[in-house]
Amino acid sequence: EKMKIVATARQVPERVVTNDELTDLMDTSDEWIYPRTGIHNRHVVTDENTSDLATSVAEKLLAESGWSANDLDFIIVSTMSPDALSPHTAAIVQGNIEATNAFAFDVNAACSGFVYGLSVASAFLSSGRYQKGMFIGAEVLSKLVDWQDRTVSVLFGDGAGGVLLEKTEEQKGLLAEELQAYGDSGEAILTGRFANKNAFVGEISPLDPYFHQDGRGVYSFATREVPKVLNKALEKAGLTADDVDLYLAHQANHRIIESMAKNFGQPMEKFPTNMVEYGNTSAASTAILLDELQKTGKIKPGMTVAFVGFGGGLAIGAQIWQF
Ligand SMILES: O=C(O)C1CCN(c2ccc(-c3cc(CO)ccc3Cl)cn2)CC1
Repeated sequence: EKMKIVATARQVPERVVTNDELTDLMDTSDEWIYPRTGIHNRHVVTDENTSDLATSVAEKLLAESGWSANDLDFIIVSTMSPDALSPHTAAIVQGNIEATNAFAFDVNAACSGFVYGLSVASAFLSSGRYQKGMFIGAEVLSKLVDWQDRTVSVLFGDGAGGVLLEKTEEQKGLLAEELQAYGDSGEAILTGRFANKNAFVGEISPLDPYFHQDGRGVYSFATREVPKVLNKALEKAGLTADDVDLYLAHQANHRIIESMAKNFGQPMEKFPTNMVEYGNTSAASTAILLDELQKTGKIKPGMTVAFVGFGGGLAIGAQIWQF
C-alpha cells in the first residue's frame, strides 16, 4: 500500500491544568495521580471546541505541506467528543478551511480512533479512487468528564493532531494492520450517554453523560489483548518486534506502555510517551505524539513505525507503517 505521511501537526489548548491544581478541586494529589498514570499535566479548552482544535491542525498541515485546501479529496476527523452530532466535526473543518473539493466525515473508535481513522483514510487511497487526504484526531474530553469524580477526571485532556496522506510511487506506506472489537466488554468505558426518551413512553434509559471506567478491567484488557493484536499485525507484515523502530501507542497510562515494552522485550526508548504533559487525549494522543517526534527529527526516512490504539468499545488496533 504505497502512500506517505506528507505532513504532521498538532494543536493543544493553551490552558494547562496541573495535578496540584486538581488537588484544589477534588480530593486527589500528585502523589496519587503521577505514580499510577504518568500524568502531571493536561491541557483544557477555555473557549475552543473540538472543531476549533481540528481546524488549527488543518491550517498547520496545509501551511507545512504547501498544499492548498482545494487539493484535498477528503477530510476525516476521528473523535469521541464532536462539537455536535450535526454538523459533524469534519464538515465544520471542511467549511472553515474552504476545502471545496473535499468530502468530510467523522469516525468514532474512542481511544483506538487514531489507528481506525488512519486505516479508513489509507483505505481510500489504496482504493485508487482518491489521491490526497487529511486525517485528524481531535478531542475535548473535558466536556465529557465529571470534574467532581476524581477517579476519571484526572486522567483525561483536550487536544488534536493530524496528518496529510498522499499516494506515492516510493516504497513506503502501510505494511499491515489488525483491528479488533470486543463489544461484550463495552461497559468498561462509558461516556456521552444521553437520555433515551420520547413523548409516548417517557424516559427509557437513565441520563448520565459522564465518563465512567473500570480502570482495572481496562488495564488488564489492554495488557492482555494488545500484544496479541500487535503480533498479528507484525506477522502480516512479515516483521518481528525487533524490526520496529518506534511504537507509538495510545497515551492512556504509562504503566500500560511499560508493560507492553516488557512484553515485547523492547527498550522503553522505542515507546516514547507524552501523557505526562497531556493526559489521555483519546483519538488525538497518538497524533500529538507523532507530530512532536516529527518536529524533533525523531521520525527518520526508512523507519518502521507501529501505531497502537486501545480503549472504548472496547476496541483495539495496530498498524505497521514504513516511513
Ligand atoms: O486507579 C488506578 O490505580 C489506575 C488509574 C489509571 N488506570 C487506567 C486504566 C485504563 C485506562 C484507559 C482508559 C481509556 C479510556 O480512554 C482507554 C485505555 C486505557 Cl488503558 C487509563 N487508566 C488504571 C487504574
